[in-house]
Amino acid sequence: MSNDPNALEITDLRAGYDASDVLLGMSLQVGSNERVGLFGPNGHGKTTLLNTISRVIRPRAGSVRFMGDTIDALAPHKIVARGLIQVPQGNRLFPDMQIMETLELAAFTPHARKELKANLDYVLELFPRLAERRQQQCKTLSGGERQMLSIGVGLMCAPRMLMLDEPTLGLSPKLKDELAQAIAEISARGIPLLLVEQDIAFILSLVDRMYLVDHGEITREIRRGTEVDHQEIMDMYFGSGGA
Ligand SMILES: Nc1ncnc2c1ncn2[C@@H]1O[C@H](COP(=O)(O)OP(=O)(O)OP(=O)(O)O)[C@@H](O)[C@H]1O
Repeated sequence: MSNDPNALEITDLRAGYDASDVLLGMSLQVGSNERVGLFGPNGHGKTTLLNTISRVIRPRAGSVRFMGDTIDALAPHKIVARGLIQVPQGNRLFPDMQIMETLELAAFTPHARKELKANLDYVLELFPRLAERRQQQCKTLSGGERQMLSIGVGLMCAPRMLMLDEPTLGLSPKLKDELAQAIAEISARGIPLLLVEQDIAFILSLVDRMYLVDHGEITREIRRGTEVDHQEIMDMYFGSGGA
């Protein structure tokens, strides 16, 4: 085991699609018990960053260390097996599958299989709405229930770290609060988090630190407790005419 204090360490990561460069050299760290946010407008590379960390996209340069080990040469399923789990944006669930089937299927690595019962109990306790609807097909779930199930799928993979891509997209304030509580509870179990969000108030309520992402680069880091000028952030990202 290494003495690396960081769960995740990214150095000068570059990636893109065909002729377009999207990540222009991103470096960041997530501590071993930390909640870190990524905030920035649409299309500036946050999802590309998570996909590159998970190796769904091959980086053009740079390096990723997870729990002290370089994971640059690993295939995506090996990264999942190590416990670095991405909960993707949007509805990536199989529409005809039931909640329980979906959760059980997610525990596909040997380690996750061993923890299946405990993790299933945890997910159903964390999200009682899922427990009440356990035989319901994914296509019939509400937006909030789908987000809960997506996080549940991530938890069934036995995560040592979670990367959540806009988990509250399109949800009502009440549902956002419910999800914030669940995410805080997951973090309190000692699981480090990298959280992508567009809702500045939501992200600031949850994270220890936040990186601002602008056109494929990290332009600033804001620590919890730092006085944040919301208008300044909005101006910087959306122009001084307002968002
Ligand atoms: N599969 C793809 N092929 C080509 N270009 C892509 C692909 N996926 C994303 N892009 C482009 O890469 C850029 C960054 O997109 P990305 O989804 O990473 O941004 P984002 O900051 O996560 O925004 P959002 O919150 O809207 O998802 C955008 O210009 C997008 O059009």
